Amino acid sequence: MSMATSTLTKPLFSSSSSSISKPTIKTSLVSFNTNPIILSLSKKKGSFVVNNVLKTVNPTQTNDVLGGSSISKDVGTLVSKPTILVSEKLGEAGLQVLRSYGNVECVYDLSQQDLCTKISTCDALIVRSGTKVTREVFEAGKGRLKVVGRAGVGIDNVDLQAATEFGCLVVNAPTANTIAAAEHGIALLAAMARNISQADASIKSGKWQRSKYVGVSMVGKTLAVMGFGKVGSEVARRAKGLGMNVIAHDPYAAADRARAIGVELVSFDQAITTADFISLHMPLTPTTNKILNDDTFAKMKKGVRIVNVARGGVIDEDALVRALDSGIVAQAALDVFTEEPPSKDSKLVQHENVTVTPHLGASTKEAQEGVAIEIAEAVVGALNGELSATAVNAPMVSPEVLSELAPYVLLAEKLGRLAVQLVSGGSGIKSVKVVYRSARDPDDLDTRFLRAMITKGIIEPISNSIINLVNADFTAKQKGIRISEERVVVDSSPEQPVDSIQVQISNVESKFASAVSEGGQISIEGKVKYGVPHLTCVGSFGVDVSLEGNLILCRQLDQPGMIGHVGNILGDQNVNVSFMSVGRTSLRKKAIMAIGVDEEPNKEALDKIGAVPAIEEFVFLKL
Ligand SMILES: NC(=O)c1ccc[n+]([C@@H]2O[C@H](COP(=O)([O-])OP(=O)(O)OC[C@H]3O[C@@H](n4cnc5c(N)ncnc54)[C@H](O)[C@@H]3O)[C@@H](O)[C@H]2O)c1
Ligand SMILES: O=C(O)[C@H](O)COP(=O)(O)O
Repeated sequence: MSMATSTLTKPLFSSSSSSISKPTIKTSLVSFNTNPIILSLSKKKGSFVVNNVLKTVNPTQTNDVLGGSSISKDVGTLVSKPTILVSEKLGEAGLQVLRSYGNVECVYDLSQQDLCTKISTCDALIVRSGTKVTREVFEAGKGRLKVVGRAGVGIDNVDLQAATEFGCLVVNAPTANTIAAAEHGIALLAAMARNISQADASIKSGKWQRSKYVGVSMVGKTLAVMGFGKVGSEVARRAKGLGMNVIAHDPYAAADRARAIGVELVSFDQAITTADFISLHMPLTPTTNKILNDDTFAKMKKGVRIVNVARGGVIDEDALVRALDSGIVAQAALDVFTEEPPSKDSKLVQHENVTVTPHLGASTKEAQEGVAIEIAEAVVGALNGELSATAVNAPMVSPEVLSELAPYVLLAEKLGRLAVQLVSGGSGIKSVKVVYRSARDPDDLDTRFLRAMITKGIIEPISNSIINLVNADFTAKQKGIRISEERVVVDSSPEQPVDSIQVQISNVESKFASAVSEGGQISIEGKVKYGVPHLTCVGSFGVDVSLEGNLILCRQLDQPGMIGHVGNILGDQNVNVSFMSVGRTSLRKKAIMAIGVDEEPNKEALDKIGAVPAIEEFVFLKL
């Protein structure tokens, strides 16, 4: 054989196409997770858009991914629409978006057991704060439930860990109710300071108690905003307009953002000890759970007034009752409770110095329409396999980045899939290293998506796990596979996000010894050429073969006639060769022949290849 490390530009044998590396853009994507769907895609303004749902696919034939991978075989029947369960009242505009895409079932007030039963037939679930999406719900939805949409901000009613373990994306609608919640906070602040609800109840009961309901002024008082995020900063802005002196505590907020609206960021203790009013705006997390308790109430100014439109759980409610009774806290205005609805005889709710509303912070017509549209679009996008800008348990990748990375995503998955097939007994893999060569600054290259796809390629052939961007890292960790990454800056075109991707697997035996590099690891490398993924290196051998269909790798003595010999064996079995490349160490010594084949050769053909005297080892790999 006398070919150098080169790629033949024409198929050698019975290939049907004449050109090998076509500069094509994939026009079909498969939605992520189970029950895959072929989607027709086109490129608009640099990002992929979904034109149409084409058909269902046998799951074994798909390269499913949260956000993009390709499939080209035609199979199946027309897809049935996804089923979306809406378990709490949602704005009509959002329902319309959902109905134009799937079957929408609005079923409210489900018991936990009924929710578990119902969820097994649903692809998506949309909730507000009243539905507990527990581990049991994810277990019951396993295999079908792909996305949970929280029509609002707080996701403390969703078991995120379970969602991630089951590969279910959680998205929320973080912006549309901010103003409504801030306005409600200010409304409660003013209502509390002027005893509006108590005075209202009094006059309706036939009394006229003007001296009993003398209030306190807000102007010139110090308001401590606890949690300077979206709602907190809007409350602060409005309180400044009321002439209040506003301070804020938020360990993660930027001081200059606070300063820009005339707010000083202070420590937790400084906030609670100096405030006349305290307004809570942090999420409920293990750290903020009962953050106001007996100890912290004891540090507050006597007569402090507290507003909570965040989450009931951030206050120890029994401690608040004690603080109200002792007079440390003069008044409280609460929209949220540890248990919703609170019990009828709750001492807190019944306390004469407490003003309450039934979790109405987000309940304006405007906010509910906005939230409904925001969540409906996020859920439809996620069902389409797009990456969501409001993903809570997955990396957010913008459509522009996704579009640019699309061919590399495919390359990454195929390299993972190839690498694992080169390991004898693939389940013993413990350590995988990925090397990205790129001309880009490392900060300008987001590799999370590529890493997830390599993980998918490695894990799916050796387990029954279904991997997507949500659960890739979790599943790898659970299986004891450590995936490390290295970036190498190379002198190539920064137009391309990645020049090459190399996957190395250490401390394993290979069923194809030539795939083991000098460093002792299985090593394969690939590039994207004209939009098509190519294998460019196996062990220490350079090759160049398009990663489509299946692949045969042979190591042989470099001598004339080998291509024809193997080609004839495959041709006799009607196996179409799509691509071929030979790499060698030096003339007439060892060479590797990489042969792309459209069909899977039968055992007879593979036995015949193995029997060719000059062939020292070979392996058939499914892409
Ligand atoms: N009552 C309602 O109907 C209603 C409506 C909207 C939002 N909310 C709730 O309001 C809260 C805030 O919502 P958002 O949209 O402003 O969220 P956000 O994420 O924009 O802001 C939350 C802020 O809290 C800060 N934070 C986190 N831990 C903290 C801690 N230990 N101490 C102080 N600050 C901390 C974060 O850094 C962040 O800046 C959430 O709990 C949300 O669920 C309630
Ligand atoms: O976190 C939120 O967005 C609010 O608490 C609103 O909750 P709701 O959707 O149940 O009104």
